[in-house]
Amino acid sequence: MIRIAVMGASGRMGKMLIEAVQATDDCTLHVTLDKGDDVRAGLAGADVMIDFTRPEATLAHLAVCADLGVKAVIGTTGFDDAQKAEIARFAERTAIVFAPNMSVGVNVVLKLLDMAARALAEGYDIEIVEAHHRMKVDAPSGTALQMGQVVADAVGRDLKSCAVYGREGVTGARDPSTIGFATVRGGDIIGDHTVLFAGIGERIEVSHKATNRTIYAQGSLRCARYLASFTKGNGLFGMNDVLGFNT
Ligand SMILES: NC(=O)C1=CN([C@@H]2O[C@H](COP(=O)(O)OP(=O)(O)OC[C@H]3O[C@@H](n4cnc5c(N)ncnc54)[C@H](OP(=O)(O)O)[C@@H]3O)[C@@H](O)[C@H]2O)C=CC1
Ligand SMILES: O=C(O)C1=N[C@H](C(=O)O)C[C@H](O)C1
Repeated sequence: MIRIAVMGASGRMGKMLIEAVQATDDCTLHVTLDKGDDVRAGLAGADVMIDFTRPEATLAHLAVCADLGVKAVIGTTGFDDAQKAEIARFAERTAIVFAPNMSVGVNVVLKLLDMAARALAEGYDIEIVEAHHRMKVDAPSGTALQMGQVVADAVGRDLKSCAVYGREGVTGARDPSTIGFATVRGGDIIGDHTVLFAGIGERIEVSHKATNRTIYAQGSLRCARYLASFTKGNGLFGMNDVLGFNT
C-alpha cells in the first residue's frame, strides 16, 4: 500500500484527493493535513505527499519532505522563478513530480500543441485563452503558462520576452512575434484552455475543457504510483515522465 499524505485537505482539490485515495485498493490515507496542523509529525511515515495548496505552503511542506525522505506530487500553481528554483533544489534530496495540470487530456494537448506550433510557426498569430472559477487566485493559469512555454519552444521564441498578458487602450497593431494570454474568471468553471492559431483565411483552435476535478485527482494518483515505484532517491519529474511520453 502506498501511504499518501494529502495537504490542503479541506480545499477543492484536497477533498477530491481524499475521495480518490479512498476509492483505490493500492493507496491508503496516511494523513490529511490542513493549515495549522503539525506538518512534520503528519508527514513522518508517509510514502508520498500530494500537495495542492499555495506556493509558500508547498515550499514549506517540501522542506519537510526533503528532510524525511517523503516523495512529493506538486499540483500547486502560481510559483515565481525563484520558487521554482527552490523546488528544483528540494528535488536534489527527494523525488518530486511537479505539474500544473495532472489531467491526461491536457498533457496530450501539450503534445498536439508542439506539433501544431511547429507547422504554424509563420503567418499565424498565437493567443492563449483560459477560463476558471471565481475562487482561483493566480493568473494566467499554470496550464496556460505551460501551453505558452511549449508553443514558444516549438516556434523558437523566448516566452519571457514575447508574452503579452492582456491588452487595454490603444495597443497598436499586433506584433506577430508575440504570444497573447487572456484570462476569464467566473462561477464554477473548472478549467478551460484554448490555444488559437489565427491566420489569414483560417484559424485553428486547440482546446481542453475540464468538466470534473476527478481528472486531476486521478492524474495525481498516477504520479504517486510512479514515485512509489521509483527506486532512486531523488529527481524532478513532470507528467511527461509519468505518462511515458519521454520514452
Ligand atoms: N496541477 C493540477 O492539475 C491542478 C492544480 N490546481 C492548483 O492547486 C492549488 C489549489 O487549488 P484548489 O484546491 O482549487 O484551492 P483551494 O483554495 O480550494 O485549496 C487550497 C488549500 O490549501 C490550503 N492552504 C492555503 N494556504 C496554506 C498554507 N499556508 N498552509 C497550509 N495549507 C494552506 C487552504 O486552506 P485554507 O482554505 O484554510 O486557506 C486550502 O485547504 C492551486 O494552486 C490550483 O491552481 C488545481 C487543480 C488542478
Ligand atoms: O485552480 C484551478 O482550479 C486549476 N488550476 C490549474 C492551473 O492553474 O492550470 C489546473 C487547472 O486548470 C485547474
